[in-house]
Amino acid sequence: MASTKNLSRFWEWGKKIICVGRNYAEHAKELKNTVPTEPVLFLKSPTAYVKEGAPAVIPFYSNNLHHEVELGVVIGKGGKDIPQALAMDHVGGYALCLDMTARDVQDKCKEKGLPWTLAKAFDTSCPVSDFIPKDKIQDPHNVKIWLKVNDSLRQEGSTSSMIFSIPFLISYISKIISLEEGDLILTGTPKGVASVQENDEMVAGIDDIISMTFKVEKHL
Ligand SMILES: O=C([O-])CC(=O)C(=O)O
Ligand SMILES: [Mg+2]
Repeated sequence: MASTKNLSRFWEWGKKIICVGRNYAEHAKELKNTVPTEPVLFLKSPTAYVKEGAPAVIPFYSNNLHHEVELGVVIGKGGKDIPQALAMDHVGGYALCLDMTARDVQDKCKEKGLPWTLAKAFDTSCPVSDFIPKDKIQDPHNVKIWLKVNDSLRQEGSTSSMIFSIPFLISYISKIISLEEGDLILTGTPKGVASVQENDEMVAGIDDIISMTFKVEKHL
């Protein structure tokens, strides 16, 4: 069974990181984007992973690094063209994730119609928690994800506000990109994204199920 698989080192396997953008209406609106009628997808590099103990680094070409706290879904069983009704069988567990975003770079990419790779996929752009076994989160569409910077609450949102559900996303993505064991899907961020500075401390959590701490460092 997928749920009993040991995926505790999923972040070391170098598998895909597939991100969903604008999956919370309030976040789409705060950045003056329209609320999507189809999922917005982009990828992060496998070298984006960073675990607690190592810093999230501001890329040298950005002056505005934003935090985005997100629920991550770890794929336990791969597949292609996965029907929605079977999608949850492909979930091996979860992880709390930060989709660190060079917002100034993303704004320029949007203006010029260029892809978001420089804004989203750089090394250390995906801080992740320890693996959360599937049975630790009974209903992934009803947990609160939150993030504090230097003890001040910046983001707090319920996954019940996701526009596209996890089964919908797994089915949709798997029609385009085959999913493999160890792949990670970032399901989008609630409102409250904002800048972090060198030496800031980000603490994020899912209810009282898990929390994690990352320091921000400036690229030298
Ligand atoms: O950069 C953005 O606003 C899109 C995104 O990743 C999100 O909504 O989580
Ligand atoms: Mg995001």
